[in-house]
Amino acid sequence: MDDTLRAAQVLREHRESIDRLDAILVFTLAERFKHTQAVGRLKAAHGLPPSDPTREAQQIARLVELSEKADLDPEFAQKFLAFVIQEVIKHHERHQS
Ligand SMILES: C=C(O[C@@H]1C=C(C(=O)O)C=C[C@H]1O)C(=O)O
Repeated sequence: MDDTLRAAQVLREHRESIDRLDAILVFTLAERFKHTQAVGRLKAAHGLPPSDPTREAQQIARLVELSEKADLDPEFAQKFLAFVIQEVIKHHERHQS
């Protein structure tokens, strides 16, 4: 097999793995949002505020530690979590209105 054909095969294999991992991300996020929506309903029913900065600080500290172990840029992981949490808080605010 020549170099170009071999490269095309390696590229296809990487892309197949990327597609499977993207599917895992989507299903994982969907599952996470199911739980956060339930938390939002619980908070609304008990008059609790949408955001919990203490919990968020704990999650960030944990995520930085996990990212370092996983060889993932901790700054990226933090930005990603902050983006997700921002969306969750919007959902919680909707539950309260
Ligand atoms: C889900 C919660 O509500 C908010 C969203 C969080 C999250 O998405 O992880 C964490 C803390 C809260 O600001 C919670 O309080 O646990």
